[in-house]
Amino acid sequence: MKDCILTINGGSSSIKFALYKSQERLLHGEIERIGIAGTTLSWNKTERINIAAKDLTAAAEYLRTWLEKQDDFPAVKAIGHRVVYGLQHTKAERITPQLLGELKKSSLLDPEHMPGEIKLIEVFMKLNLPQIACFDTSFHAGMPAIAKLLPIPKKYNLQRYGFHGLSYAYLMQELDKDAGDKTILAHLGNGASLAAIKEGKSVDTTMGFTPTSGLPMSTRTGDLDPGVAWYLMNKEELTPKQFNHLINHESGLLGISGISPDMRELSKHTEGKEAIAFFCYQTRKWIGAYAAVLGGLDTLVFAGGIGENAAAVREMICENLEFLGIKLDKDKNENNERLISTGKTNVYVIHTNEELMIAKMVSDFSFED
Ligand SMILES: Nc1ncnc2c1ncn2[C@@H]1O[C@H](COP(=O)(O)OP(=O)(O)O)[C@@H](O)[C@H]1O
Ligand SMILES: CC(=O)OP(=O)(O)O
Ligand SMILES: [Mg+2]
Repeated sequence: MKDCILTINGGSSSIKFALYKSQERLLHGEIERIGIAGTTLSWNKTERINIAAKDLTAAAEYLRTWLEKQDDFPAVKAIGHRVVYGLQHTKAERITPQLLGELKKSSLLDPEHMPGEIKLIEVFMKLNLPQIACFDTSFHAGMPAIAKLLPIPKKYNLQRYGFHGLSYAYLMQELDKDAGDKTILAHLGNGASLAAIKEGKSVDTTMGFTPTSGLPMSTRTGDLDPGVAWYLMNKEELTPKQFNHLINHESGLLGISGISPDMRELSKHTEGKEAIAFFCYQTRKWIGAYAAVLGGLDTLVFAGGIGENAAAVREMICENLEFLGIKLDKDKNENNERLISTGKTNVYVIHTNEELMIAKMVSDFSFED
């Protein structure tokens, strides 16, 4: 009986995958360092092999062939893909040639995620299984009109969308009754964003038209004075492509420190201090801004690779936030416990699970045809 769902979460240099039977995860893993030396495939946290994959297509093809050899693979009935940019789509959708064509047209909007995600859909199409697109943007589709505005002439027809929606949907589900009416979710990973949640619904989020905006990230700038674009394009004669590379791959924690995009590395070096301090300062500023949007704060959640593991970063972010009722318990914070606060505002650490959210979304479809 075919009763398993394969989930694919493609990033710019990694592909995360998992195989679910109902809520049970049978297999999970990741291909990392795609396109650079030392590409590896690891699974179930115990196994790791080196593989040859010069680009994302080669890595995806390797993964498809490898998955086909796994014991549980014949039970796969459908594949769910994380798709970062969903434009006006408000829920997960079956991938048809028409939807794929639409996604291809939106590639230019997010050159960091969309071309890779489209390639993954195409490579896995060869398995002849139904494929479902699960959009990061859907979670924010109901944001108030004012939070979707971009302050440029209306004729360009651009708006803010917001991302990390699969992670946020999982966190809200996991919080369940612990979520207060006024909640801030902080997804702090390679990409980082905050969402302001009022009575269970997203009312604002720091990423906007692209996932480059909002908080500073591993290699992305986050919000940047727009005048910098004009100045650098003239002074350094940067092309649009070079500028896009600068703001997405050379900036953020890597740009400020000059040594690494990874919080773990930065915390070992004195040159990393300024970048960490900037990341925490900006995150604290946005928490203050969203408390103003929400009219107070009941719940703050940390998630993502940084949010789940870096106690010192959480502590630094929460400095000076006593006025919002935020007070961390030092031991609980250092042990990455679920509830890490003692003040009136509850602060949680929750391991996010975008893959489980994708599997759940796919399981809502019927595949009779
Ligand atoms: N133990 C840790 N301490 C501090 N930072 C960590 C730790 N583990 C992971 N990270 C940070 O998390 C980031 C990856 O987060 P993750 O959510 O897995 O990203 P993504 O899914 O976007 O690839 C790394 O770049 C690193 O900065
Ligand atoms: C939307 C986004 O930035 O995703 P990631 O953090 O996986 O790059
Ligand atoms: Mg991620």
